[in-house]
Amino acid sequence: MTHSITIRRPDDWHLHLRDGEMLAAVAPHSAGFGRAIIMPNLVPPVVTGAQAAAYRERIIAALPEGAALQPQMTLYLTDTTDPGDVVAAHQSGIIRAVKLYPAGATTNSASGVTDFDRVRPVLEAMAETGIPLCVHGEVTDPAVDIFDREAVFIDRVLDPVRRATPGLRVVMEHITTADGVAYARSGGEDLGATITTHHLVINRNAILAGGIRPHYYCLPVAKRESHRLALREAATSGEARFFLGTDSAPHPDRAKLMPCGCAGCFTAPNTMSILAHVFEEDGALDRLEAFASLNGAAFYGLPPNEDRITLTRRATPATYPETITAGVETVTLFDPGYPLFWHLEST
Ligand SMILES: NC(=O)N[C@@H](CC(=O)O)C(=O)O
Ligand SMILES: [Zn+2]
Ligand SMILES: [Zn+2]
Repeated sequence: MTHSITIRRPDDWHLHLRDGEMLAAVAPHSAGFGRAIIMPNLVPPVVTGAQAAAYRERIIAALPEGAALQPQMTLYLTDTTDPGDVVAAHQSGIIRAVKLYPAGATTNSASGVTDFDRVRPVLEAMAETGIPLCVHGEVTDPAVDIFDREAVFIDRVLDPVRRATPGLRVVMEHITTADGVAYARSGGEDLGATITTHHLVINRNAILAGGIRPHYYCLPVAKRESHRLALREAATSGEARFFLGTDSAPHPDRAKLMPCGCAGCFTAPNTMSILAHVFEEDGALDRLEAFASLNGAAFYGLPPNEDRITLTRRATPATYPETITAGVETVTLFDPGYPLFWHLEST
């Protein structure tokens, strides 16, 4: 049976577009989103307003004519970030948010924060001026099991930082646990959480059972099934604090398929088809718009997009390429493991 839904144009509140040939290859796949928060973990990272403005220009140059996407830039918080620079970049409209990576937590996070006391003045300035802090919430303590790093981060870092900085607006990025869902629910309007497409689909078995599958390896790593179900419940609840951040994170296959492969799933091309599948499965198609198009904008104090997209469920699956090319590299798309009958109509 053919069945269609029309929703406001979605936004992606957590996106990696990279740079150079990779940017050119992947940017068109996010062009149909309205706004996207662009992650600053380039090499070297985007740490100044001038770098963010220049990166924004490179992104716009990589987008096709007529693309809907309006890149929302972020600065990468380091131990030496100057509060004045952050506030100035925000007031001049160059940046939308600041990104916190604990040093060493994930891909290209070596320049991240090593000592939370050092960034206290920046966080205080952000609380005063209402600049959101986007947080990669995992501890890096090697003594903590990788599957516990998000829950431990909430107790050891996130909750103390939020208590010490009243008014700081925080987005818990790419939550992967029931603990993350519960903590997000414990906050007020100053606390939001993004959920990725892939964490709604896979649990840790996808990575490890029956052979190791590097294309399902991302950070935070997918957890056990009970956590995936908690994420599904949160995303499909319609609650304002939960919104889409795909964390589409392309890497060359060469860099993923090696003894020490890197973390990240590339979901930009098929995200909306997958989300429609997921929300339909959970009887929540009527809440897809809240998750993908309304809640994030409201958190960031922006109006929802005025235009709309249509997804149609057809008898034959939508076809997506297995890989795309970026210069001489290939990048493999995230495979949900089932056919996708929801087609995103071209607009
Ligand atoms: N999610 C990932 O597994 N990787 C991201 C970094 C990040 O968002 O942590 C990347 O930049 O590749
Ligand atoms: Zn991250
Ligand atoms: Zn990310």
